[in-house]
Amino acid sequence: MDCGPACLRMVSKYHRRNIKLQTLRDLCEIDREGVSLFGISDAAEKIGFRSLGVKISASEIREAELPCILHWRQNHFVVLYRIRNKRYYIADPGAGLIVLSEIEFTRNWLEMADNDLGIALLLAPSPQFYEQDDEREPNINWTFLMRYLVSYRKLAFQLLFSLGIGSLFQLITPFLTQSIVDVGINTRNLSFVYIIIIAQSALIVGRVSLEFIKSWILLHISTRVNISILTDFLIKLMKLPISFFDSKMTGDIMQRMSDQRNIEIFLTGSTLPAVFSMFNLLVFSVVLAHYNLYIFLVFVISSFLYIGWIWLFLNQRRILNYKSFEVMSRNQSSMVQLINGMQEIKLNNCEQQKRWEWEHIQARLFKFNVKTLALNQYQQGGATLINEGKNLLITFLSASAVIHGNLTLGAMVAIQYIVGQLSTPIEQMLAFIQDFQSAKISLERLNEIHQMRDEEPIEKLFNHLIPENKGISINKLTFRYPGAGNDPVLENINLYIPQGKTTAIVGMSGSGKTTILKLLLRFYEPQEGDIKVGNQLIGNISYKTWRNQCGVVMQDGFIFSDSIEKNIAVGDEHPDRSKLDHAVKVANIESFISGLPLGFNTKIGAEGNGLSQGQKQRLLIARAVYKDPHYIFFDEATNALDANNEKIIMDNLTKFFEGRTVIIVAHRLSTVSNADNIILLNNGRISEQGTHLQLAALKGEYYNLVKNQLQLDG
Ligand SMILES: Nc1ncnc2c1ncn2[C@@H]1O[C@H](COP(=O)(O)OP(=O)(O)OP(=O)(O)O)[C@@H](O)[C@H]1O
Repeated sequence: MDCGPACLRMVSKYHRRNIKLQTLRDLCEIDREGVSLFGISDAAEKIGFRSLGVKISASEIREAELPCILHWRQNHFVVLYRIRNKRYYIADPGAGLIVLSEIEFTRNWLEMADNDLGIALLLAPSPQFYEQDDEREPNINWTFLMRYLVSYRKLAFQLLFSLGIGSLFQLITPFLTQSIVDVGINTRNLSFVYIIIIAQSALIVGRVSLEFIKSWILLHISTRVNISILTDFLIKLMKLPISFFDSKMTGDIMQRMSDQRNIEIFLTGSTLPAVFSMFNLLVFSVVLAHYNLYIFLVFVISSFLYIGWIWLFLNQRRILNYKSFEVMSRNQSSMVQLINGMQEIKLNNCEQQKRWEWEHIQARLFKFNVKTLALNQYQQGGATLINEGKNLLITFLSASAVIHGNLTLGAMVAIQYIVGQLSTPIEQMLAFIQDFQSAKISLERLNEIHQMRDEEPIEKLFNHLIPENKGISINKLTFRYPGAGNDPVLENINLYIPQGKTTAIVGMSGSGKTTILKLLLRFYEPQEGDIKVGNQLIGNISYKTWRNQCGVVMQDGFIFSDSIEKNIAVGDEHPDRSKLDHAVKVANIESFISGLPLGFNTKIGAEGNGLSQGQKQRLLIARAVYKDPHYIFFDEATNALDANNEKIIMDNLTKFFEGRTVIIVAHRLSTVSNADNIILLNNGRISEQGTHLQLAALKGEYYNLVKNQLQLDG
């Protein structure tokens, strides 16, 4: 999803400028579908590139100025940075640097292309490109992550202590073994052997107990670190603007959250044991060197070979990690969709199609698993060969040393033991390297979120008071949804919403009514024009302060899986009973609640399951009333209610609305006819405004829009 901005960042880096990924992301205007070539070209021009989007053939691309951005396999962007001897050098944001033959290159670039022409974005830096300063990424780095461990330093010390004692026990064992052979067997002293066996048994018991304690301490640390990382991630998510949730897929966010386990595994499962592996490795190596220098050398060389072998696979692992993340997040999204959309799937008889789509993703996942297994097998196979070869060589060397009288038999047994013991720390070190790599990638993914701008950044000063004059004025406002190429949804809107009055917005479906509400609720920032409360720009008021004063019922209002009381008094730790009673009375849901066996404490199913649409709407209205705000925003808040219920609620609300500034979006005449001012939106522009009587008398668009309802009303 971020491949476009990432490509632009790489091209900028090639021309020696560092621009933050987040800046480029904002400039590219990524939406739910990702980024378009038009979006990248727009962003490129804004940072000072001259850009040219072209459709060219594979032979023409050789003449182009490099690096350039290519539309890859019709669903991705990559950078082509060099062509030499018919080899094409590609920087792929998902797969790293790759070199392709001409056939592979054209197959990927021209996949499903018309007339063998591929899409490329040619970029050349203008002088303006070099005039701007570099931006540095404020990264969450390893030092930052280590702070998670620092909070548990007492437990970490206990862990280190138990690991230390464990190492000591391990260190004593070879000497005991040697003494059994050299002293016990040579002098035929069975009592001595008994004593040593008892000592060894005690050591074993000690080690097993230490393992127990170690596991418990690790569980405590890792659970807490895990919760801390996730909590910080959630805190960050909650600080992001609402518009972020428009562009990120649920699967992506969920995958990032489960992916962070890699960091926790690395911090707790790998780092501390790795410290001891190093320690064990050092101590045992010294002991080994003390027994025999040649054997020690063989051990060192083979260990380096072993580590080098594993290192060879790291890049491949990284590429697989990126690809599998993408497929896994798609898998998560598809699972969520399947479960949430089951009703529609069944009603439309498309179970098979949807299952096939899911199976297709599983097939891709399987492909990745096959690749990962193959990679592991190559890695493991080579590693075992090196390891076993080393063991055989050491056995041979020590046996011949015993034969030549340079080593006692007991020392040979001890060496075998040490070599066996040494394989554990080496494997732990390797696990450490691999875990480090996975954690680094996960950290980058977390960083992508942590680097995003907060809705309310601390460095910006916001007003925490709503002005005395609470009227809202919208001036020359033009807005289009993020996503390059999107047309404006609202154009040149000038509107005054007076304090203490009710303003209704009507218009055809898709004319931009909800968008106005969303702008007033500050889901998005307008591209042109401004919104003021009194004489203050709405953007300067703290989001929290503003939303505290807004009671909202949106079309897709959310019901939590919780009690009715908690659903009405959301965010209130100790709901006020008299306010609750008043809210349910206004929303005319009183009799429904009192008819339930548990009344206010009745639990509602997930997302309001078990409630009718009308009951859900009434619950949402009660929520807005309970909040007792100055501003009320209703978007089709009563459209699911029967006429009777609607009339009662509208009568109640009319009283509740007194003195408040109300904005209602509705189609029904009964809801809007009493408004002080009615705004008619047509295709993102205001075409008529006035009271119901004025507009009806005009016999214009408003009249046509509500004609049927007017006739019914007589
Ligand atoms: N998140 C979004 N991204 C891109 N376009 C959007 C988004 N949300 C809405 N739109 C588009 O903006 C236009 C106005 O939508 P809006 O929801 O404001 O209309 P509306 O007048 O409230 O319609 P309705 O009466 O059907 O609710 C529509 O053309 C819609 O497709």
